[in-house]
Amino acid sequence: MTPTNSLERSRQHVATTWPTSVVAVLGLALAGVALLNAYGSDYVTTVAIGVATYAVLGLGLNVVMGYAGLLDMGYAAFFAIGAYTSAICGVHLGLDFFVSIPIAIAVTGLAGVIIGYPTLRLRPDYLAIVTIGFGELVRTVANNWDYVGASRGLYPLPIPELFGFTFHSPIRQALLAFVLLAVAVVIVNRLGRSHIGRAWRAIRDDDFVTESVGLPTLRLKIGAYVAGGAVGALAGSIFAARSVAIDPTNFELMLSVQLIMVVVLGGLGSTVGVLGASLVFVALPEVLRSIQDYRLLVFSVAVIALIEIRPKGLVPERSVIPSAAALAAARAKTPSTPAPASANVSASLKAPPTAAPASAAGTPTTSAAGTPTTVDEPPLLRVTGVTKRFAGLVALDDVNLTVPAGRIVGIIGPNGAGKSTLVNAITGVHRATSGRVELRGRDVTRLTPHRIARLGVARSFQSTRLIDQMTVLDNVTVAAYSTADLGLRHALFAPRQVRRRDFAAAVRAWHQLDRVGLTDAAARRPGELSYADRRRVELARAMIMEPSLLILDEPAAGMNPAEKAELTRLLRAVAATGVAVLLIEHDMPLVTAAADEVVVLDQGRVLATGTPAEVLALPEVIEAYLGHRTDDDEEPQR
Ligand SMILES: Nc1ncnc2c1ncn2[C@@H]1O[C@H](COP(=O)(O)OP(=O)(O)OP(=O)(O)O)[C@@H](O)[C@H]1O
Repeated sequence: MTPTNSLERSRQHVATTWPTSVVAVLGLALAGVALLNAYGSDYVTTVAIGVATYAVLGLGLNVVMGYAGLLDMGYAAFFAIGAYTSAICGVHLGLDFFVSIPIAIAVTGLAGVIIGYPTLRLRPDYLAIVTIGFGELVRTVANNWDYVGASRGLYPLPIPELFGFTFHSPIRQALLAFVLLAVAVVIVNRLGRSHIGRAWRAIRDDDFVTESVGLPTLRLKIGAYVAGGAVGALAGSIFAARSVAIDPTNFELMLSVQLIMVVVLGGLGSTVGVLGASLVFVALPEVLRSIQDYRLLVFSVAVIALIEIRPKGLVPERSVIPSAAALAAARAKTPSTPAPASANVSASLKAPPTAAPASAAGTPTTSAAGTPTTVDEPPLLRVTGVTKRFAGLVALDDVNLTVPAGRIVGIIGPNGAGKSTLVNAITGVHRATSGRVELRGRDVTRLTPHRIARLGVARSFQSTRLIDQMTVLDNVTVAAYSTADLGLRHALFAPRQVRRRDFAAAVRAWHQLDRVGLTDAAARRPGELSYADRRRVELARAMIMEPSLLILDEPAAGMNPAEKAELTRLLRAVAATGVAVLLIEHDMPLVTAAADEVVVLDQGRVLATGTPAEVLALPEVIEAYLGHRTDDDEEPQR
């Protein structure tokens, strides 16, 4: 069996435990209504509608907060906009309830874009404050706007009707609420299980890394905010459908706080958890009505007990990747793994668009394939006169550098020389104060990190940055999405296609892990790996992006000599496919063995450029760099 088949099987096994099929979820909802009809009183049915409304709200907030990690303290605003829009459609415009639902969703989505675009760039604490303001703003507008009845509220709301079937009784309203809850479950699960859901989780856990692997984090955050808001609008419509009147007291700040508790206590990102927590939050106080005086006390104790007993939530989020056992089984069933790391590099790294490497100096050169090439094509990377100042400190001072395709250029220099700042200026993390960075002649100086990544620049970090909440396999898989279509439409309406593509991404990640010898660790968390292995995962993550420029910041740190030799072979093999490599390294033997050219930085300036042998023989380099050795460095280098 090929790795593809075994992985796909293990993923399908996991998939069966997650209900995204409309029929299955709708069936469960209808069964619930049938039970209520058979055994529930009007009172119980009304409580059940409250649970369903809360659950839809919780599911919507789960997209925003559970999936994407955005602390929205004013989520009740979406509920209010949805409910008021639905009510206005019925009371003032005479529109049918079922026509009002898409209008409510559209209006709420628009509000989400308008509020989300400027605010989702903010730090999480500021985001919390702004969203509180948004929630209060919506409530205050409703409280003072005569058109919606101001503080008196809007009434009487028409009873929904569909082809003559009126939703006037509690059980019929329960039918409507449960069906809409089923719709929300399907939407939220499909989003959560798609590549977008995984990208959201990556943002939640480390948005800096997510951006650096080519995912448009701002757009994805806005997507989560709007999608979550739209689900909140659905809850608003349910609320309007079962109410005689709505007024601003229905949408107070406390509701937003309670919903956050539902999502956190249910289990961030967990659909089943949110459903369970909604039941606890709405039904438990009703059950405790008989002990009126102690009701809140008992409820509070129950909530504290829940936090103590299940700190990750009632039903913690389940991984939607193969389990460790499934992966191990997949590996065991794979009779022949692909060829060892260094041998199959060229199979999956695409050749860069430039047919052959151009020389840094502009003179004729020889491509990795040995074909002579001419000078006119721009080098893959050209850094011209880049200066970066941090307040009064000049971290980079008029740096010039070129890296042709298929070449490995090493950057060396003492601590504080500006090496990492240079990487950050090239990758868009820091904007150069002056100067220009070009990729194949295109000016990328002012582009965001994800755009630069999408142009074929992959990097590793000086201190490894992996997403510890995700498995090793998922850490690599996420970077494969840098070339994926991240529109919501596919995730919602073509779940099978999305799943197939996801299988393909996971299999590519599997192969990349094989290249660095880490398939055994695929289902483990990065925190369980050695430092050297974490570096390898970063390398696999960079390579799955099929870069044309690979930037590695001290990739050999923590590796033993054999691992360094393997890394050198891997880098040479990668460069042989036409990839330009920028190698920041303190390890001189490795730089000497791997690099075609070395650039020495000192105090932000280029001190020398040449072959490793030339550069390391220069007295000023020995003085500036080797003279400043730290205890961490290698033995004295020649
Ligand atoms: N975000 C920042 N704000 C202020 N100063 C910074 C920032 N980043 C780097 N610097 C400063 O810029 C200078 C260059 O730092 P940089 O990290 O680029 O050096 P380096 O060559 O990578 O050093 P090392 O080998 O120790 O990582 C240092 O003086 C550092 O303190």
